[in-house]
Amino acid sequence: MIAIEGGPVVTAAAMRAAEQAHGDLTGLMERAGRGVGEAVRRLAAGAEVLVLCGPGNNGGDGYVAATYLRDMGHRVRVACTDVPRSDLAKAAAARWTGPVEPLADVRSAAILVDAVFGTGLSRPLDATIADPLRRLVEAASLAVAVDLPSGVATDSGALLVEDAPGYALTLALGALKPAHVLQPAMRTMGAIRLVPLGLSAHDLSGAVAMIAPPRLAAPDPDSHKYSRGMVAIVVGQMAGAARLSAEAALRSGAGYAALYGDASELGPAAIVHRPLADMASLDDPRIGAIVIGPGLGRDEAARARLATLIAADRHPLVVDGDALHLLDPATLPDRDCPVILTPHAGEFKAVFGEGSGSVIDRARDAARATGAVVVFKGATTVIANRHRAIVHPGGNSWLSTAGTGDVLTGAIAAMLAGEHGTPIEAAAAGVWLHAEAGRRCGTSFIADDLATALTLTRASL
Ligand SMILES: NC(=O)C1=CN([C@@H]2O[C@H](COP(=O)(O)OP(=O)(O)OC[C@H]3O[C@@H](n4cnc5c(N)ncnc54)[C@H](O)[C@@H]3O)[C@@H](O)[C@H]2O)[C@@H](O)CC1
Ligand SMILES: Nc1ncnc2c1ncn2[C@@H]1O[C@H](COP(=O)(O)OP(=O)(O)O)[C@@H](O)[C@H]1O
Ligand SMILES: [K+]
Repeated sequence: MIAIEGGPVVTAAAMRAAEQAHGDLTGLMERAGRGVGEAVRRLAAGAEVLVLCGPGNNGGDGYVAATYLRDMGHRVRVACTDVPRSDLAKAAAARWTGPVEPLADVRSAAILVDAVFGTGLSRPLDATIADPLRRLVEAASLAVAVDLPSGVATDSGALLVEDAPGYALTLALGALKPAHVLQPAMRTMGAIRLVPLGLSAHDLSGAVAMIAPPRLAAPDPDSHKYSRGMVAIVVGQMAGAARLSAEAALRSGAGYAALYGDASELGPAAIVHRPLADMASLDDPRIGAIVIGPGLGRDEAARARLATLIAADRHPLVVDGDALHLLDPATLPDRDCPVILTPHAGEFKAVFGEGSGSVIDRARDAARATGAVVVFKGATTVIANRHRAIVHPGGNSWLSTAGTGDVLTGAIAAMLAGEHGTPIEAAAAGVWLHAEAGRRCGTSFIADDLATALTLTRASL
């Protein structure tokens, strides 16, 4: 079992292709089953294990794991939902010489290993499987899912079972799948760990990866406030939102944050206040990123300001909040300067419509259509450009409080203005800092606390 930061996130079809490219399918199942067996043996501490096996290769992994546990002298029973149907599963089942109980009335055990369905689940579970599975998972003191909890759709993260039970541990085989990073599937999985199978990084190198902590250097010895990144924020109707973005930008490492417009003088004294007589005041060549949207309002003045910034194409832009409702996405592909869009689900729908597929698919489609970096915020946040996507699986649901999106916008703008990597890398760095600050804040914090926490979060890197 190893950690999963930065690793690929691979669809069921891509996983099958990587498995075929590897060639030694029996060897892969052996590693998978043994990896599960080793993990379960450590955690079971001698308690009886019940392995539930399905008809496909997920079931095959279960038979291998059960055989390994038995060979290690562990108490283990096997129950099945169906006879093995794939050749690999038949071969694995043939090596399990103990009894195989039918699922319906099998006695529960302290340790439950669910090897019923993995990436091959193709339809909702019948009650004949779902009911005993739920009973056995709930009766166990530790339930472990092999690859995925049975009942989870691999590529969408949807639940194909009612009242899905919760597992303590999910052992992803070979690579993470989308369901390991998407809700609602993720909330049923408990801790998620990877069992490496030796598949080549090349075969797995899909376009989607888990986020990893950014590498952010301290300012150069000869740095000055402008070289650290100057962030300009356009103020609209709700100045508090813009102030949160400005403070977050400074605490994420920007050297200078200026509010353009009437924001009153509240907030940290370090924030510079400038009038916004006309948009020409935003022509300052030292500006590294302009934020427009937090608290902007949706009136004609706001619309005109956004249109002017997009048409000017003078600075990298971070477009959030109200500005997303005013944005014509067709104006984006022609720009030279990078644009980062940070919609939550409602804003995403307003700009791009419903879309189809998972949030990963939808973010990628939006990025392809606009050429912008799209940060699709939510419980899972997806950062996508035309070529790839980075996924942050969330963590602290206390982030669901007003103003935390404004803080994120400021953090991303600081990374963009400070030139911390390419625009997608800068956006991912901002998402990581924001989520880590949220983790540090704990419970029932407010957006101001989150902005404050960015200083120590940045210091932790
Ligand atoms: N991709 C890889 O690199 C590896 C995959 N392995 C395992 O193989 C699994 C995928 O195996 P399979 O493709 O055989 O798929 P599964 O074992 O997940 O399930 C497929 C079987 O279940 C049946 N089925 C699907 N949905 C059903 C439903 N709702 N009710 C009843 N029956 C249903 C199908 O008809 C088929 O027989 C992975 O999750 C993983 O556990 C490992 O053995 C080793 C390596
Ligand atoms: N349930 C949740 N779990 C994890 N993160 C969340 C959750 N809900 C919201 N967030 C995060 O909090 C932020 C909220 O942003 P947004 O909806 O724009 O709020 P606001 O407009 O009030 O600033 C986003 O970064 C989002 O990813
Ligand atoms: K499973």
